Amino acid sequence: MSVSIEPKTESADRPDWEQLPDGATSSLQIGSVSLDNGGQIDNVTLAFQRWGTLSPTRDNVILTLHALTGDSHVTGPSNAEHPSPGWWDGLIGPGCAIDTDEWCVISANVLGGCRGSTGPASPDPDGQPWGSRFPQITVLDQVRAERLLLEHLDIAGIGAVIGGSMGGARALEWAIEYPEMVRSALVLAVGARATADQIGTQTTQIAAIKADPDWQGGDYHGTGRVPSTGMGVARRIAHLTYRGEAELDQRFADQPQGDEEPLTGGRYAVDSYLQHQADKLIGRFDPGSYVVLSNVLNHHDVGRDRGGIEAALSRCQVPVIVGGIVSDRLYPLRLQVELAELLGNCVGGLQVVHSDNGHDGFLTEFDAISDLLKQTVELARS
Ligand SMILES: CC(=O)SCCNC(=O)CCNC(=O)[C@H](O)C(C)(C)COP(=O)(O)OP(=O)(O)OC[C@H]1O[C@@H](n2cnc3c(N)ncnc32)[C@H](O)[C@@H]1OP(=O)(O)O
Ligand SMILES: N[C@@H](CCO)C(=O)O
Repeated sequence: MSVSIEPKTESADRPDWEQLPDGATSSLQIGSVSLDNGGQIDNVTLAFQRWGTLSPTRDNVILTLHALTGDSHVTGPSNAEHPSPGWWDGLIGPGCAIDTDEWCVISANVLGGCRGSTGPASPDPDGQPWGSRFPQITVLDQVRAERLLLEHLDIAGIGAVIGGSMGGARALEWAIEYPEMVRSALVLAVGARATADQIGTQTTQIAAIKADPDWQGGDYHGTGRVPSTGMGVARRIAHLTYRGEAELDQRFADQPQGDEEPLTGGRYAVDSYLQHQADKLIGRFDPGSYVVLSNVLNHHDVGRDRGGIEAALSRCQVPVIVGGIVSDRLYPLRLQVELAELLGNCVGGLQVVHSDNGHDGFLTEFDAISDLLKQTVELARS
């Protein structure tokens, strides 16, 4: 079910997102979002989902923040609108780690995304696809949009902001920029700023997309040609950074795919695996969004305009749970060690998730993530 909600008015017949069934998708126009680059985007829409009931004081909200290619569907089975189950399915719901009998969970598709929120594939205020004219945004710009969404939903207080990877970057920016609204945060598998290694691999992924002749300078929407081949190459590079090196070798080693023979043109099993991951992304994601959001990650730096990372983190007094994955080669543990040491109120020190799955451990390690979520909502109660 998808319901379009107009900006908040006094009209009695305004559709009421609070009354929709759990997990129904809504979309809301939140107005203009100011950007770090000095510009602004007008007529911004964010798509979002809600589970659970708002308390009378409207402050039992848990804001879940998805990663690079995720969307608002954080929990629940696949359905017509969401071809995959939620990315933290089973962790959020009645009786779950985040118990929706107690908490009201809100999850929005990010600014710059392609799953219902304003991004390069959506129409600009004149009705033409944004394409190459979509401005470069930052993590903080995305958080500004999320804050506007909550303002339009009449929510002044948040129990917890939670997320991993790009979602973790937004949880961190939320805690630093809007501490008066946030009672706790879970910051997972991220750092205080992008590293040279991350910028290096992500700009290479962007170069692969832009090298595809179907990219057409970024203005391919509506032409019938989509730079899917380039995005597939980008995803193959990205997926390698998301998994553990030892894990991949244990799973695939130098084995051929099935009865194919690599010496005579056949594929290796790991090649086939990466092609599968690329094909899945091609089926569900817009290359323009992939470029914009990859650059969002490149520009991540909580020290920007705040006197540096140390000053920004130490000023933050929101209770924060910091988690990292031992085999994460994209956001290695040293980045979360830094967060845990510098944040003004990191609770319990760095929590290490033991997993062979690399960065994707924040999606695959159900029990460990469940434990971190429970700790975070406990902080939200106090
Ligand atoms: C928070 C968010 O942002 S959500 C976005 C998360 N989703 C994604 O990023 C989609 C990309 N996928 C992933 O990142 C991971 O698959 C995860 C994290 C979702 C799941 O991880 P795992 O359960 O460990 O999956 P794994 O890496 O083993 O991949 C399994 C897939 O590879 C396929 N596969 C395995 N070996 C091969 C092979 N040799 N050849 C082809 N395909 C293969 C499996 O059939 C399976 O396919 P399916 O997902 O279509 O069912
Ligand atoms: N699998 C995740 C990894 C990035 O954190 C995604 O695609 O969003």
